[in-house]
Order: sequence, then C-alpha cells, then structure tokens
Amino acid sequence: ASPCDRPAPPTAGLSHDKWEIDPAELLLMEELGSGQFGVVRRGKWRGCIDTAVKMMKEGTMSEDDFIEEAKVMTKLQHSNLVQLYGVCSKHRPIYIVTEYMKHGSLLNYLRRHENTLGGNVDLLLDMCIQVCKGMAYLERHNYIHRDLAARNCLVGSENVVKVADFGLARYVLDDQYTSSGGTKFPIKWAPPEVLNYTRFSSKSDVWAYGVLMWEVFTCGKMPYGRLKNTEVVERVQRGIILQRPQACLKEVYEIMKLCWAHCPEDRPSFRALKEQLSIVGQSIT
Ligand SMILES: CN1CCN(C(=O)c2ccc(Nc3nc(-c4cccc(NC(=O)c5ccc(C(C)(C)C)cc5)c4)cn4ccnc34)cc2)CC1
Repeated sequence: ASPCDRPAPPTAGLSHDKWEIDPAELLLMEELGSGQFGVVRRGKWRGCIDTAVKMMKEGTMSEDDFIEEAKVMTKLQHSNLVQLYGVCSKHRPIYIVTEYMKHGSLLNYLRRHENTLGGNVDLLLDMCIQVCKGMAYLERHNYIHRDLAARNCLVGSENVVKVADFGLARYVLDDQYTSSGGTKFPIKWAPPEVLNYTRFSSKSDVWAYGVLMWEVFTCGKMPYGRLKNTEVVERVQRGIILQRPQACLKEVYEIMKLCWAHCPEDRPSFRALKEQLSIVGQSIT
C-alpha cells in the first residue's frame, strides 16, 4: 500500500531521531497565519500527510531546549491533542510539524459561526468536553499547558476540537509574554497564584479552562470585555468572577465556577470535570 493509505505515523517514523523530520519530505503550501513567533504554513509530508508547519522566527524561542522537549511532546498522543509529528532542527528557522486542523483556531471558529453555534448548547458543551478530555490526558501525564485558551485550541472536521501548543509557552523568549507584568501575558486566563507568584500547575490550567468554557458559551467574546489588565488583576484578587453567559445552562455555570476557586487545591481536576460535564451532557441530549 502507498504511504498515503497508512494512517500518519505519530512521529517521523524510521529516522534514527524519530522526532527529526527531513525537510525534503515536506511540501510547503499556503500560509495559515502568523504570530509573535513566525509564520505557520500548511504542508504535505511524504506527499500526502496534511500538516501545519510553524517556522519559528529566530530569537523568539530557546530552540535547543525546545528541541530536547520535542522528544517528550511527540510521545503525548490523544485524539483531543494536536499531534506533534516532529521538528526540522538541522536548519534555521526550525520547523515544528504537527497534524493539520482545517478549521483553524477555536476562537475564530466560535466567532465565525456564532449564529449557528449560539443556540446549539449541546455542541458548545461537547466542544468543552473534548478540550477537557485532552487536558485530562495531559494532567494524567503531569504535563502543564501554561497557555490554555480558545485561541490555542484548533477545530477539525465534524467539529473535532483539539488542544494545541501545550507546554510551548516555556520556550518563548519574549519576556513581555512570559512575565506576568508583561503586555502579552495572558492575564485574563490566569489564577491568583499565577498572577502573584507565576506558580503554574494543572490546577492553574483548570482555572484557564473555566475561562475557555466562558469563551465557548459566549461564542468567542473577550473575557472581562475591555477592562485593562490591571483592573482584571484587581477583580480576580478580590474574587470577582465572570458572569454566566446567556447561552450557558445554570448547571454548567456551577461547574465553570468550580474552576475559579481562589485556592488551586479547591479546584476540581480535569478528570473530575470530565465526569461532571459528561453527566450534564447526557442529561440534556
Ligand atoms: C474557512 N476558514 C478559512 C480561514 N481558515 C484558515 O485560514 C485556517 C485554516 C487552518 C488553520 N490551521 C492551523 N493553524 C495554526 C496556526 C495558524 C496561525 C497561528 C498559529 N499560532 C501558533 O502556532 C502559536 C500560537 C501561540 C503560541 C504560544 C507559544 C504563545 C502558546 C505558539 C504558537 C497557529 C496551527 N495549526 C496546527 C494545526 N492546524 C493549524 C489555520 C487557519 C480557517 C478556515
């Protein structure tokens, strides 16, 4: 059978460094977008495997540390995680090669389809449950995301939603992004212990997951509207939380609120969240 008939191998396959991809096997196609780190293009790997290729602008990442970590990341495999196929690290810029998700970021998808998604509470809840499953897998492997938000999740065919860029935040060099006082730090997704001590954990990912649920049920609104970061920090420290979105069932909002317990140990695990959300999901379908 041709390589195209076989499912994409989770990593580069036979080469001795199985996480190393030969750029000669990549056909680069249209640009998908760009971020603070460089450009992302669609690609074909070995002639038929759809990929997204992040071309990391030099100076944006501690590359050697990331390449070391890529060996671990390629082993994280779950149907709700965007699979890292490998890296092209023998040239600069380095390429990060992942599976391709054809509908782009969850945030843009929610905003683009607000009219059809807005009334479909079942689908919105299902999207949250899919993200929760991916995060429960990372939690089980003691892997912290550090930047969970709708913008860092991706949508594929049949409303499949997957968590992307888990752990990548650790390798960003821009301290406007990495320090909690920086202009690019994701303040609106951060719990008190991250705002005060940058103390990341799976329970700080749970706080961010609560904000992601709020993003989903508002079809991509900006949390806390146009409030400045300093005003958001002040509210979060005082225990003021996001209000129930109109499309969000009361029992779903009760679960969302658990994610925003002031103390990390009072927040549920992703494993517990998955159980509770699935029970609500069954009761409304
Ligand atoms: C009909 N619509 C037309 C418009 N549209 C698209 O153009 C579109 C289609 C598919 C897309 N898919 C992907 N797009 C991306 C993508 C595109 C642009 C920017 C980014 N951003 C990143 O890769 C990125 C963002 C943040 C971070 C930190 C470290 C800060 C956490 C690191 C990396 C990703 C990554 N992917 C990984 C797998 N699939 C994709 C993206 C966009 C969506 C479909």
